[in-house]
Amino acid sequence: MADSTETQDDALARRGLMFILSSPSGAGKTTISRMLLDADPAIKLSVSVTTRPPRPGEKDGVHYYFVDDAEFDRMVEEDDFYEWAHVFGHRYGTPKGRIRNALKEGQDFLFDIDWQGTQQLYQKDQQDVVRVFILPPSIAELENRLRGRGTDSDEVIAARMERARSEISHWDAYDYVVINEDAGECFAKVREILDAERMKRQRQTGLIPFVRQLMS
Ligand SMILES: Nc1ncnc2c1ncn2[C@@H]1O[C@H](COP(=O)(O)OP(=O)(O)OP(=O)(O)O)[C@@H](O)[C@H]1O
Ligand SMILES: Nc1nc2c(ncn2[C@@H]2O[C@H](COP(=O)(O)O)[C@@H](O)[C@H]2O)c(=O)[nH]1
Repeated sequence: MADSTETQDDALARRGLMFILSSPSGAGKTTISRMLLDADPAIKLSVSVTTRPPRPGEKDGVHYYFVDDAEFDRMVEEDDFYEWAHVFGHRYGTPKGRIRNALKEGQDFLFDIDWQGTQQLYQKDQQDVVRVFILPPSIAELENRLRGRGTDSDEVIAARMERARSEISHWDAYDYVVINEDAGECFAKVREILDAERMKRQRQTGLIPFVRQLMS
């Protein structure tokens, strides 16, 4: 530490990150998100709002805020969303909540959103956004995972498989791409990306006075 006026805590102060995980449905981004949230209490999930009905086991306010069309319309009219999009016949959106202020205070957020939402967030806030795309090891394995999850009808699975290739075509709009063959390995890579992004010099604004003191 340089001296007592600039503490190490001050030096480590930085803006929060908007850490986005996207993938075709079934590739495993929710699985990886949960591993990350369990392992790293410093990052919080941005809980989306959706008009999709809950799957078995999904809890309102934890996995999503489940709302009807009228409530979603009201939120759009009142400009309550950072971004929103139509996905698989339903609407999904990121509520503004207290994200903007929390980012200023250094809180990191994890977003499990699609490429449309990613584009919108990136246009609004390039400096804080980190975009990670997760690929399945193969199309056959993607279908196995959707079936194995046991949460969707054959019709829903068919619709998601039909969209998979067009979702994958957006991979080049991401900063990082990770193949999720083994979930533990994929998680480890995603965690390395998060750790490295946190240390980027441009984000570590708290370091400026600290380094000045070291050099004085
Ligand atoms: N590396 C892996 N190997 C085998 N199965 C996996 C792996 N990763 C995830 N799965 C399983 O695949 C299924 C789909 O994973 P998950 O729900 O995380 O996908 P998703 O990308 O979030 O899908 P959606 O966009 O539909 O929410 C789950 O049953 C999950 O347990
Ligand atoms: N643009 C947004 N996309 C979102 C949001 N929340 C979730 N999603 C994406 O929707 C699909 C389907 O999700 P599922 O839970 O029904 O399987 C998936 O790609 C999610 O990433 C959001 O707020 N905005």
